Parts: sequence; C-alpha cells; structure tokens
Amino acid sequence: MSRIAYFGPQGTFTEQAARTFGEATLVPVETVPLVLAAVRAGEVDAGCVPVENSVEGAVTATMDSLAEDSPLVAVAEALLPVRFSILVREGVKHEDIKTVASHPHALAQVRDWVATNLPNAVPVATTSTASAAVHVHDGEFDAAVSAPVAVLHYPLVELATDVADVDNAVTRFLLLRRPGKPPEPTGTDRTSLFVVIAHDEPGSLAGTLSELALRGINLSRIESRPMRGRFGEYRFYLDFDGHVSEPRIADALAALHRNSREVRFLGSYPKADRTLSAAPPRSTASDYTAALDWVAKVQEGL
Ligand SMILES: O=C(O)C(=O)C[C@]1(C(=O)O)C=C[C@@H](O)C=C1
Repeated sequence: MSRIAYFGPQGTFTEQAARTFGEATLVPVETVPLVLAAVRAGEVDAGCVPVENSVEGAVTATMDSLAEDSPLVAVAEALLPVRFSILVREGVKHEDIKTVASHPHALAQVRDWVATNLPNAVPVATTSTASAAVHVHDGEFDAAVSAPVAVLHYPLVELATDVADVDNAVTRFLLLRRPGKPPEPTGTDRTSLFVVIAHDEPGSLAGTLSELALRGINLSRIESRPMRGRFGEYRFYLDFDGHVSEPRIADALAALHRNSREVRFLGSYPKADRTLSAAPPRSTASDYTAALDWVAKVQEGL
C-alpha cells in the first residue's frame, strides 16, 4: 500500500484531507517542511500539506519549500470546510482559560470568537491544531483550537463546537510527489507553477499574465512570495485551469519558459471542485493541432 506522510500529529485537518486520497498508510509528521523532506528523501510515496485557506491565505511554509527546495509536483488536491472545536481538560471553565493554543492559521480564523468568549486568554502558536490539543492535555496550555475530529484522539472535552469567525471557510490541500509523469487529464484540471519574471520593468508582470490570457487560460490564483535573500524581488505562484498535456497549456508554458528568468512546474492535477472553465473559441486542442499541422505543411511547401 502506498505511504502518505501528512502534516500531523493525528487529528489535524490535513489528516482528514489525506484520507480523501484513497487507501494508503498514513504517516504523521510534525511540520510541513518535514513532510516535504520525507517525500524528497523517498521515505514515503507522497505528502499531504495545506496550501491555502480562504480566510488567512497562503500557507507560506508550503509555498516556500515548494519554491526553493528540490522540485515536487502536485498530483491531487482536496478542499475541506473548516470549523473548529475548542478543546479543554475536563472541568476547565471559560473563566479558567488564560492561554488558547493553535496553528497560527487557526488562531486567525477564530480571533473574534476568542476576543468575545475568552477575553482573558492569550493566543499561543503551536505547530498544528492537533499539537495544540496535545499541549492542552499535557497541561501546558488551557484551551486548543482544533479540528472537530481531534476530540476522538485526545482525552479532552469540547468547550465549544462549530466555531468560526467567517462562515464557509475552506482550506485547500495538495498531495505532492517526486517529479514524474502527471496524472492523466480529466477535463477539469489545474496547473500550478512558480515563475520569476526576467526584468523589473513596466509591464513585465502583465506580459507574463498575458501569455495565459492570449490563450484563453483562466488564472485562478496568483500569489507573490519574496525571494528572501534578495530584498524587493519576488516569485509569483500561479494556478490556472487546464492540463500540461493540452496544447494551449503546453504552448503557454513554453512561452513562459522563453520569457521568464525561471519557471518551476508544480503539477497538473484534477480540480477538487471539478468546475470547468470553457476554452474560448479557437483554443481547443484540435484548433491548436490543426494550426500546427498547417504550419508544418507551409514549412514543407505543401
Ligand atoms: O493544523 C491543522 O490541523 C492543519 O491541518 C493546518 C491548517 C492550516 O495550515 O491552515 C489547516 C486547516 C485550518 O485552516 C487550520 C490549520
């Protein structure tokens, strides 16, 4: 059976996401960079990590490891609705709570709830929502902001359930592997990459994005990350509809490669919500093939 490392310990949202990828032996790993290191080292077949949340945005540990360390590619994604349970030791009441622990993304999603309901509590960052539950069980902190399933793994009780400042919050997770042939196209796929623009000059980002627009490719996410060692320089993370096996996507990737300082392909994989953005007229696979056939004939003088 394949082995999937996930951002653990047991009882994280990421574990729930990993379970959606089918039968596998799940291996909890304490941080996102360590999950990805286990995949790179070949200790597991794949790794499941969060990549973005609809309230708090990018999971920067994931983005930066994907950009800077040896390449990995996404082969699947999962979307999970996010609502939290507040877990405490038996007998602990609202007024006893002086510290409330969780992953920074989770704390950010319940900031108003904590201010209203636990006004004397100081937020404390932990590596994950489930590790917060471990620390509460150990007596180190008073309350954990956890995934609802965490109460099944740790001997704690629910002070509150269904907690979220923003309704309909969603986190997106990626299943990452060492580079290999992408999964077969499904018709509703997403392609992800990082691009470093060649020159800092007017219109250079617009020029990069127009390579997608010109080919009728729907951009679904753009995020900039600093280049860390070089102040004022950025790499752009792009998500767009389509699969690298489609001629218009391959054509766009070739154009980006030609025009950019660096492109890192991060995978073509089925979209979790299966939504389809229709290719505009004259940009289907057969339109591209017919056009290339015509050019080949012109080159041959036929
Ligand atoms: O700590 C967890 O349970 C995670 O899976 C991480 C994570 C995240 O990184 O955003 C996942 C979903 C929630 O938005 C809060 C935390």
